Amino acid sequence: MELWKTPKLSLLPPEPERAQTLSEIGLQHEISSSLIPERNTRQPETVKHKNRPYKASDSGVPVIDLFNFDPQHSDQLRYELRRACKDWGSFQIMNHGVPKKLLDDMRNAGRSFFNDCSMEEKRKYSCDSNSAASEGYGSRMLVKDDSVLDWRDYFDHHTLPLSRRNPNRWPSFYRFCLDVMVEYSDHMKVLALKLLSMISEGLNLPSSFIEDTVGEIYQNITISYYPPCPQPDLTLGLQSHSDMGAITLLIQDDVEGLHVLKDGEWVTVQSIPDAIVVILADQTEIITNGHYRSSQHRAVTNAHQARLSVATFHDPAKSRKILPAAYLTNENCPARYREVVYGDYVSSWYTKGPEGKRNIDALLL
Ligand SMILES: O=C(O)CCC(=O)C(=O)O
Ligand SMILES: [Fe+2]
Repeated sequence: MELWKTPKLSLLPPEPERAQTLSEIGLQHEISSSLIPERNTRQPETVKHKNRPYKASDSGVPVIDLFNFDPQHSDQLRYELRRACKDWGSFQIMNHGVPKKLLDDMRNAGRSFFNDCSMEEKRKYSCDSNSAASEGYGSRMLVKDDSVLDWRDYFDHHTLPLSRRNPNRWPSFYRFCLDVMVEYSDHMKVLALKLLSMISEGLNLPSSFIEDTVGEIYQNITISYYPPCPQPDLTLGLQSHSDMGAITLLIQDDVEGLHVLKDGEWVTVQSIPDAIVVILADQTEIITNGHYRSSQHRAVTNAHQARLSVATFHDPAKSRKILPAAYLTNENCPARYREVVYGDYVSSWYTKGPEGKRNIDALLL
């Protein structure tokens, strides 16, 4: 019996686009096949392809101690960041200066939205599904109709610049913990800029080089919720992609599921409670002329536990022109990417879909 193809209306999900609803319906039925809709089904090779778990040895995603940016450790730090940016494009940081309690408060705010609010309440915050990156509660990253759907729901908050921030669009219980969102946004911006400055220095660029090229920071905070999936081998929580902006700072809970691609293999990012995962995004790859690569990553699901992550994206303004640093190009090492207006990059990303690094690859000269 195939749950998702039977005409029995009582079994059909009332709102098929919400992963959480699909999860609740699918897990209620002990049926051996087709527990998830075709729209969410991927080829098994896509899901499991060359996956290997993290190893405690040096072959895992680097974990870098920032020593709270103590100047005594600056040289060592620049070196470690440079290595991680070149070899991986993603890494975890410890002793970053963001209080552990704030990270927990943020995770709890996310959990209370997805676990404690009824679907009816959640739907009051639904984003506009016809517009890319619209603020609020949603499920699909793409506006396209024919793409395979991710097994993920999310809440996207527009947090910076302040002119975009409208807490009235955020869940009403945030009124009581609005300061958590605000404090988190501030901490993440400060941390992102400190990292961008050390990352610039690692390439002998002036420390404010990437920040100056990116200009005013546009920050979004997206809480992703991946409900348990009855057939995790046939879905992805989030398809393979690289982030489109400059730098992403991500926290996850104790359920692992984030994979980064390294030398053709998917490597699980180990869950470390007070670590922050740093993911270099496409504009940083362009600005550094490919010296630092944006990290290709994806999220997988599992059959038993919901997973929550909070990603804070730091992007240029849509009107900003992004191009490889003149410091890093010369006759022997010409620019590898075409100049792009960031808004055009975003439109193309949403129109074509991410699929690995196809959007940045389209700019290669
Ligand atoms: O949930 C995760 O771990 C990944 C989220 C992510 O990559 C994104 O939102 O762009
Ligand atoms: Fe991402």
